[in-house]
Amino acid sequence: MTIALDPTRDLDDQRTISISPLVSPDEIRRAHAVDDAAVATVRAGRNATVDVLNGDDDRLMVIVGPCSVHDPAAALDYAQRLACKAADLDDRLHVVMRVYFEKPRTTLGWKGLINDPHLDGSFDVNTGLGIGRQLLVDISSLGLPVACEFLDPITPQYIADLVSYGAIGARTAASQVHRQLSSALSMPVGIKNGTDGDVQVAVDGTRAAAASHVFPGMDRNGHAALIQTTGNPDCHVILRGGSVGPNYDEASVDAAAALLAKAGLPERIVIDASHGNSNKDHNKQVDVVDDVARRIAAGERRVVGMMLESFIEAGRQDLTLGRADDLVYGKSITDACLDWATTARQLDTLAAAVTARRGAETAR
Ligand SMILES: O=C[C@H](O)[C@H](O)COP(=O)(O)O
Ligand SMILES: C=C(OP(=O)(O)O)C(=O)O
Repeated sequence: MTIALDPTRDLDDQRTISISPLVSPDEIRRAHAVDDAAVATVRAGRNATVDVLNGDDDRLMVIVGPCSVHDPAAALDYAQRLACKAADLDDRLHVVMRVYFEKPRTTLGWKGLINDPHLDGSFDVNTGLGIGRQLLVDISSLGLPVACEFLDPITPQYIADLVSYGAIGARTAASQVHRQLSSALSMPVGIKNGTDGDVQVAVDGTRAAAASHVFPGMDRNGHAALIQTTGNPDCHVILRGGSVGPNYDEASVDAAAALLAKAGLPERIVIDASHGNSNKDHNKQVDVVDDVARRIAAGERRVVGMMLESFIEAGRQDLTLGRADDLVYGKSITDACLDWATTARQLDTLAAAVTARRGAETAR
């Protein structure tokens, strides 16, 4: 008998070490099912986000939480504090917690809880997907809506039903794959300006994601599939500063609003107080919040939301792979964060700005 040899065997998989089974979205969804409280939170969280974006709700949206989740227990501890504060300020702020599992790295580094949940380079993605989903169920069950950055185009099938706000990061704003993905997502999506400060790329992304697309993806059973989308009308720009400097000031908002108007898009903008707007110095986020709050109090309506990087402890720490036990509890292992006490004060500042704006509008 002649054995047919694969004629391309020396042309394929030359740099692949292994290909192993990935758990299906349905298996993960069944193992970490939503409860009624979580469903109600996501529904209300998405509706409120859309209303704030469209100006039908005059509250300010605040997307606040750790740069990345590395310790689900600490993230839940933070969520419990934030849920209480959010309830107190609910008449003026629509608070959504950053629960970010996927980190886009400038070069190399730990890529987040889904990619490496044991923080040791073992890349147990099948476990990471379950841990991530369960945390989203637990936080949503507290009544706190969550925000995630979507980086890998397959990941949303495992978690997107629990997400009230999606983000596309500065490093992927120009990516067609991420624009197609955004066109499919069931929640509003913020698209960041580029790391070089280019805002046009986010405006282009917002337009592209609003359109219908057809692209390869994965269905709930984990099978390769062709996906056709309606387009997402709730995408918008996030100003995060860049290598040329910050862009949270009034002139930068004017410039971004002009680009949106030229593209025929609504002038609605979220300002990220961290990243290029704080030069990654967490203390500077306070200055950004104070400045934007002052403008909101004076009547600014184009800025519909703020993003803050915040955790229990201030600053950041380095992770040594395999040494997670050495980490300080509640402190970021990616970008530096505000501590909880400062965060609570900044939320009060933003709420007071909304009160002042309402007062000024009533007086007019
Ligand atoms: O928000 C997180 C980081 O800014 C982003 O993932 C890039 O991080 P890095 O420059 O440390 O790789
Ligand atoms: C990675 C992030 O931000 P950016 O894409 O703006 O760097 C983030 O918000 O976690």
